[in-house]
Amino acid sequence: MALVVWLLGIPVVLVLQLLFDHFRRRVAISDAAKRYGAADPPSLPSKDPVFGSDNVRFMMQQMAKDRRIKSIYEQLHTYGFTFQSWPFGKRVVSTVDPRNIQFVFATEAENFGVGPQRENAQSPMTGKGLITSDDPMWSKMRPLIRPTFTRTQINDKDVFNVHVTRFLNLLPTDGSKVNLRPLFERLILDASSEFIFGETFGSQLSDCKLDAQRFIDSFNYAQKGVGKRVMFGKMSFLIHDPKFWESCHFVQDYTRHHVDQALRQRKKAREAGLSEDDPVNGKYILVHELAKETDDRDVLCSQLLNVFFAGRDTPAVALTNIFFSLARNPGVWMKIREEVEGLEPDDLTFEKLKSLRYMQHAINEGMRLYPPVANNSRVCLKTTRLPTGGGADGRSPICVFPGDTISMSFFTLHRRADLYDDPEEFKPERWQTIRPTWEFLPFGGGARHCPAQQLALFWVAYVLVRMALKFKELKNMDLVDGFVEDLKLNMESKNGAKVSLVCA
Ligand code: HEM
Repeated sequence: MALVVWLLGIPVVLVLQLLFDHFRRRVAISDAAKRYGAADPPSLPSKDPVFGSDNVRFMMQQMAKDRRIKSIYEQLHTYGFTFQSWPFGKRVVSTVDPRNIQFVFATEAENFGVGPQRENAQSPMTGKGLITSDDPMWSKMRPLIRPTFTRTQINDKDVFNVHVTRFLNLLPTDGSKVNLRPLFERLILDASSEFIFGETFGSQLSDCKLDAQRFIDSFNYAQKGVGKRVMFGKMSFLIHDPKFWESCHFVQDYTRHHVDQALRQRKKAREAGLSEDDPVNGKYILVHELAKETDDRDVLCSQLLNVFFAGRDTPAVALTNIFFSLARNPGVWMKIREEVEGLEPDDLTFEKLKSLRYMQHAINEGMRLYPPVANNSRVCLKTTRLPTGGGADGRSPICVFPGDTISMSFFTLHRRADLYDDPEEFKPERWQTIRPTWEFLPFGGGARHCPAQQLALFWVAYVLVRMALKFKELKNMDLVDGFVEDLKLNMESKNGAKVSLVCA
């Protein structure tokens, strides 16, 4: 009986806490506005001003209709480029003002964090680590991870080339229809697993020993579950989803197996006389770099899964979204082919790829229209003021308090008509004259920007050029012309990139 009372009491206590929090915050906001000349931004209209239940319901419906990112875009265009809402009684300030974004990511980055939002939501899948946590964990791990991305990997195109050649061999060459999405997924899974664990999962091979498809499915399912948990926040306990937990366990077991293997390899290399700083088997591998700091298997697993979480699929999503646009713009494909004509796979160094201006512009344009990380957010850790967006004229600073979420839609930012001409059009040519900074953030910005940006761009460009060299025709074969979003944590084309390819 006592247990039942106790269990029933939990939701009541939580609701009371939310109510208390909510009213305390509203009073603090109005006090602060008076004291600091700050003002609230417009509010998202709601019939339930405390818990925003109608807005939460709307958000879930949009999610179910694959319109979540589109609906945020619509709200920002209807209520202003900065507005506030109260889902589950918590304050969310949504903004696509580059000044606010720069403030959150760079100017006062120390006053904003990810931990309150990500640790609880994501740690069942990856454990705590670089991307779930703030200081002190973050500042300890970030310097350890960065050098591995900038070392030989980017120039080590031979390693990547093996995976790309396997990928190219899997593509039909007779003009029949193929969805590039699952093939990109396997290509990037193989390349990133090799880079992170030192051994590829080999998912593109017909005799793939390990259960790679089950890993992909479990990873995708768990990632989607994490997205839901981020949205529900403290209310995540309401989500009943045994498959989420099952998927998390499978992903972790699979990773442990690879960590053990990498550690054995490293031990052998040390016994053979290699020093701590020498690459193992001629390669810099993330697990070996991290193993210099700790040989605690669980810590290693969590840190690696954190990086893997961020990088296992994002380049594949970027490629799919870019090819979605290319397939609908045959003229752009022709121009890319003209630019790469005469190049040999051996020529494709990091520097060479960077010098292919038109192709780089096409990549930028693809990432502008369909950024894989379409929405990003931070939780305020210390009371401060966003520079702009408050008051009737939208120019006053906005006070934000610990626990408030700042939500930034890169998808909308990249399509602001006052920042980009004809923003809905796919026009690589626009990049000849524009150099956006805080208006273009496919890799984030400030201290936590993507440490793998150059590696990821190298991979995307390398695949694009190899395909342009091999195929003279790229045609859209999707009966649905528009972009249907599939939002896990990344935003990808739900219908993939269905194309037909004709060999040159
Ligand atoms: C085209 C591909 C990619 C895109 C568009 C992308 C995008 C991003 C973005 C927007 C962030 C910032 C997240 C935030 O501010 O909260 C980020 C962070 C991160 N990315 Fe990437 N990424 C890509 C590829 C990769 C790859 C291949 C890896 C690893 C193999 C990776 C590892 C990371 C890590 C570890 C972070 C967290 C950094 C931190 O919190 O300090 N990313 N990425």
